[in-house]
Amino acid sequence: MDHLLEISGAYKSFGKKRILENISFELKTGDILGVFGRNGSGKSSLLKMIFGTLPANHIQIKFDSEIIEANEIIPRQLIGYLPQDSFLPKSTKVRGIIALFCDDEEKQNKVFYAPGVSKFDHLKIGQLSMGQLRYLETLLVGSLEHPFIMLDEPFSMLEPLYKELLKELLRNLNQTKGIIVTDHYYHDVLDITNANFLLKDGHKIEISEKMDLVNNGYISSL
Ligand SMILES: Nc1ncnc2c1ncn2[C@@H]1O[C@H](COP(=O)(O)OP(=O)(O)OP(=O)(O)O)[C@@H](O)[C@H]1O
Repeated sequence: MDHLLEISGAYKSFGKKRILENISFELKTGDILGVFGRNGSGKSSLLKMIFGTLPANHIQIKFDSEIIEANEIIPRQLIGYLPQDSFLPKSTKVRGIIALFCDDEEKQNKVFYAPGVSKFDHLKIGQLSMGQLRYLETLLVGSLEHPFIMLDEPFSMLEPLYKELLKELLRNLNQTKGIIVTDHYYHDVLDITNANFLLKDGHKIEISEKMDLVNNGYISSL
């Protein structure tokens, strides 16, 4: 079943510092939306406001045309979220985490048997390399049944082979989900997205081709 997520009028200030001004967009099942922006432009803040873990000055969220309070997003399991910082307990084994995260055997097997996981499934979380950890975390968030997922820097620290695996995973996941990805690895993001925007000076700028990233000062050249 297809779903529609509509975000409108997202505003955020920290004290007198205005971070986001009237950001609106929509995402439906099948979409992969890329969100770009220089350091400090408000990408993570926007995702946290949608997820309900950062209070917004204003935001309206609609799921399938129904207005949803941000604090309903987690309990109603509408959006899965990969935060920028690692969220898994370091002393637990990878196998244990997979069992904890995935509530049935089929879902567990999807993560266990995802390419590359057998290399580290016997280790503890704290023994993983940064790239292995990021890959595992994204697999776990992707295994959720939530109709939408938001991924904050999923490509960070990933070696090229894992990046390709992750892109393949996201290209499959969007058959049943809408996905938001924010990452500075813009080549990887642009490889998989069907729509993109840039946050600049608090505003949203549509990005339809790589050159728009140059023209709007996110990168200096192609
Ligand atoms: N809790 C906070 N209190 C005060 N200022 C904050 C807080 N969280 C974020 N900021 C500020 O808000 C701005 C946007 O931060 P945010 O983390 O959303 O940016 P970002 O685009 O995700 O950056 P990056 O690419 O570096 O991850 C930054 O100037 C940051 O310093």
